[in-house]
Amino acid sequence: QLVQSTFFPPAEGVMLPTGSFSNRVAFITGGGTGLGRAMTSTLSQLGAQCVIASRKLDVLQQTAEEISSQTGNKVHAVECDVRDPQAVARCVERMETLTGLPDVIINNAAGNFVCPSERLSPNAWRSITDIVLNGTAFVTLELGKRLIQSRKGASFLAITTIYAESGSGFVVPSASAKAGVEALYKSLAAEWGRYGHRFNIIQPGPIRTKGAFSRLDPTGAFEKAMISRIPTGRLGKPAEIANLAAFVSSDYATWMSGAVIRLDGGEYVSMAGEFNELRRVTPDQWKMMEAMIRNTRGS
Ligand SMILES: CCCCCCCCCCC/C=C\C=C\C(=O)SCCNC(=O)CCNC(=O)[C@H](O)C(C)(C)COP(=O)(O)OP(=O)(O)OC[C@H]1O[C@@H](n2cnc3c(N)ncnc32)[C@H](O)[C@@H]1OP(=O)(O)O
Ligand SMILES: NC(=O)C1=CN([C@@H]2O[C@H](COP(=O)(O)OP(=O)(O)OC[C@H]3O[C@@H](n4cnc5c(N)ncnc54)[C@H](OP(=O)(O)O)[C@@H]3O)[C@@H](O)[C@H]2O)C=CC1
Repeated sequence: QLVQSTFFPPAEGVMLPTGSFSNRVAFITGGGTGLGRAMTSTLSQLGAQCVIASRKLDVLQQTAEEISSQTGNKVHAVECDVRDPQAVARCVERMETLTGLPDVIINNAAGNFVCPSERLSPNAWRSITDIVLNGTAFVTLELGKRLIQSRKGASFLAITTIYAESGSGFVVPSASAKAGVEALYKSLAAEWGRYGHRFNIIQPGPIRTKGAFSRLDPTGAFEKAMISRIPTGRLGKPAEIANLAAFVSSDYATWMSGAVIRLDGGEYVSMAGEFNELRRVTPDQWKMMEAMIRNTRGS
């Protein structure tokens, strides 16, 4: 952490009023771990009945039990590989039986690893883009069609990343797929408002989770450099994403659709600004530089 992080302590308590999601059903892909688990916990604390889905049923079941025992609200675990449209259809059928169709859908499941692009096999490319882009599309289309048929409105949220906008070397399948997810959600925000559906996107900056850090910085060698470029001087916390996701998915945000919200401690703009490296210039160096600039005559 950098010194300035003391100005920006994370508030990790649940932000919305108790009961904000009473009588609501939330479906969260990848809800067993990391940010998905944090979002599930927050929505459950706010009264939602949650359904979490991913490949590892044992992980989901453990998370579901831990969260429901803390909140008193049911969390259902449903096995689903989002790459398989038939598995997605079965998962949604199971959810309809358990809870009915959801009011809140969070497409959070993802796969990623750092790799020079020249080392990627076709299957490596397929593996990431299938989880991130096709998985999000299969879940969104399956639920969207059923919600439209039932004339039920819903809030859809996708978790992308700050480099969905800029692109990034070494995570090219993820960058490409996340950019596709953003295009999908912005497009559907325009098309499906008429059915009562909202579509929004959260782009998190770096937040320590085992899933992300073990695949993106396996040796831990890059963490210090990463924190040094974040103006607020620290990593994000899962609860900060969870509070934002709860707000975006809540009745306090019914006028929000097609929004792309970056929550990254300022990392994106810090990396983008051409002159931001001038942060390193000391006051004495500025005196000298200013004098040189002022003494310049003509062009
Ligand atoms: C300046 C540097 C700063 C560093 C900062 C670090 C911290 C940064 C934080 C910011 C993060 C920003 C964005 C994060 C986005 C995320 O999405 S994080 C979430 C990550 N979570 C996961 O990935 C969880 C799920 N992942 C998985 O299950 C697996 O990792 C996988 C591979 C995605 C899928 O598993 P599976 O289906 O079992 O696939 P496999 O059969 O194992 O593999 C499929 C093909 O892919 C090839 N492969 C696998 N791993 C690698 C690798 N490391 N390098 C190259 N290729 C790989 C594998 O060989 C298969 O291909 P072939 O059949 O051709 O061999
Ligand atoms: N942590 C960070 O710094 C950042 C994270 N993000 C995004 O946040 C989200 C959560 O990531 P994070 O919590 O860090 O990482 P995790 O690895 O903990 O979360 C990924 C989840 O996706 C699930 N998943 C993976 N493949 C599939 C599949 N084929 N079908 C269904 N579920 C699948 C995993 O469960 P299982 O293995 O059981 O299938 C896991 O629960 C992702 O969208 C990620 O891109 C974005 C920017 C920064």
